[in-house]
Amino acid sequence: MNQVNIKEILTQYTSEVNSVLKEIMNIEKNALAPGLVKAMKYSLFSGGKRLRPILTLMVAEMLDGDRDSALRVGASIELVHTYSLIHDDLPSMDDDDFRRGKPSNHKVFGTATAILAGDALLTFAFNILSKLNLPPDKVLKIIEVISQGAGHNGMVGGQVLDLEAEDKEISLEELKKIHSGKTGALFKSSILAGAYCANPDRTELTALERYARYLGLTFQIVDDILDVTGNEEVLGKRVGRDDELNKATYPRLLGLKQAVKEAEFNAEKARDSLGPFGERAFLLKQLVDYILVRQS
Ligand SMILES: CC(C)=CCC/C(C)=C/COP(=O)(O)OP(=O)(O)O
Ligand SMILES: C=C(C)CCOP(=O)(O)OP(=O)(O)O
Repeated sequence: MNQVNIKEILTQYTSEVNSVLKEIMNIEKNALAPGLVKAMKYSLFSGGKRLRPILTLMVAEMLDGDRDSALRVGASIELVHTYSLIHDDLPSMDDDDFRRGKPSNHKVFGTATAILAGDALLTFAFNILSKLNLPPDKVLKIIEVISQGAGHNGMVGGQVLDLEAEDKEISLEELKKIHSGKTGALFKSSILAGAYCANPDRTELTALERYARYLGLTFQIVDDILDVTGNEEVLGKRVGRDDELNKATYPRLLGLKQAVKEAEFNAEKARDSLGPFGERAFLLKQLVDYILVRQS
């Protein structure tokens, strides 16, 4: 299968994820604050590659897990991810006016509503997870891996380090820590939560953790590179922002050429991690290549 086919497959998965998101977000009726629901839906349905839910689904499928549950778990993670984008764009954080090809949430609804829309998306994600049709021990495990990845030792912690590193010289090790936290941690949650929709054994979990570590890093290095070389219309967000904000990034620390090499190195490691799954990991391997050469 080549790159064209993986794109077709991703389109199919994206539309399945979007259907579940639509069903989950059918919450206008009896809404306490209709304006809040509007703000939540605005960012959630502004596009987005849905990579995290797709990962959840692919892992669950590979391990013969419960597909319907994986779709709901993935959708919950997309709510968490969307909250993080809304907050990331706030004036007190990266102060970005565009996201997913549209004005950022706070530009349309104001800062207070944007903060609250993010809060509500995060909270709602866990409400959806509490209603999963899986055995209670699996539901708890899924909640554990998602809350861990999203929280103080994961995405939120990484975001704090990212903000603290502005205008500073930091080492490659420190940068790796930032990227693994702010981006890698939720990738890991998506992958492990997909595994817990099945019955993974220790070897499989260890392999998937390694895959997640390297895939998350690859993704964020490519994101750093695209902020230098990417096209705003295709990306749906402004480029050159990292430089304006004096952000610690791979191209800034290593130069563009070496940053590309680092992305390739991590991508190779991600592919290697899938060894124990053999042919069954075909799509997860294709996804690595897609992320490595992505333009949006
Ligand atoms: C708790 C919060 C708010 C976490 C934010 C995590 C996040 C969106 C990282 C993206 O990094 P980025 O700023 O490099 O991405 P982009 O280029 O898309 O703005
Ligand atoms: C972690 C980062 C770099 C934020 C953007 O993530 P995506 O590139 O997955 O954003 P969407 O497709 O969901 O908009």
